[in-house]
Amino acid sequence: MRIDFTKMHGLGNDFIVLDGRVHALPPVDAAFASALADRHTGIGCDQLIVLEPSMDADFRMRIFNADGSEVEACGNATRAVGLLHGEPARIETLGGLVISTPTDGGISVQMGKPRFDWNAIPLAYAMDTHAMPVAWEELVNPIAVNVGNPHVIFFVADPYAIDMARIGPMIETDPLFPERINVNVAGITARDAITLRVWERGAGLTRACGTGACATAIGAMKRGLVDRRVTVTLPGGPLVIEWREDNEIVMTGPATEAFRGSFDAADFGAHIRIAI
Ligand SMILES: N[C@@H](CCC[C@H](N)C(=O)O)C(=O)O
Repeated sequence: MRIDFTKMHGLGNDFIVLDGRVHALPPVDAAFASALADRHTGIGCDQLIVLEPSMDADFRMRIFNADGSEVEACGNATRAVGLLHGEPARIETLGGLVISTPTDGGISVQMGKPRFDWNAIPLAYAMDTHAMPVAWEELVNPIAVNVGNPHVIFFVADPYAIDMARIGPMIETDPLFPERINVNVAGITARDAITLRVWERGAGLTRACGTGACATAIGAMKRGLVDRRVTVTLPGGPLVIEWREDNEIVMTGPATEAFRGSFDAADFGAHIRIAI
């Protein structure tokens, strides 16, 4: 069974997109997703994105991290599939409904409303998520925000001075976070500017994380460090994040189609049922 794919990225956070709205796909499970995502033996990506028909929206977007885990939200992939769709789209995700709109600056996405309760992050036990009384080495007193998926944010003087490859996985897998966590280290450079690096749950250090930019901007706004519209600059480039008066988060930035191709599903261990 041959499967068409589109390779896309948002600021270098890269995706394999499979469009199940137009082609039959084999069942996508963790093993198939991680085999495709492998950069040595697969096609390679940070996230596998699967589009399916939806009863409640224009289509459904499923998101698999490179380790195969299926998750609730992906900001950069939402812009990428928004570009692919070519017109405004209401997109169903495990994290809720998101709305993408093509704009002059790329694609704008209404990402939903942030959540701050400890059990909505989720954390393992009750805690003030605005200034968490926890530390991992020099990373102290983070804020936790759920923007469809879970994030913890540390404000530091220089995000590039943090050894994320070492400390990121320690925090990601700490028992405080029963569903693991995306780890953000951010520096405030002006009332409207943040520098950010993200260790992504299930994918590691990526060039950009859209939900990380949203969660970090909201965390900084909640602490009064920045205004309600801010540019978040990641290693792959900038995103503009706005926290509207109606509590909706809006992310705007570019998306890119890199190339199209096809592969044989059996090469990646897809379990294809043959009807007889
Ligand atoms: N790269 C994404 C986030 C992908 C999911 C994340 N790793 C998670 O496990 O929640 C983005 O652009 O938001």
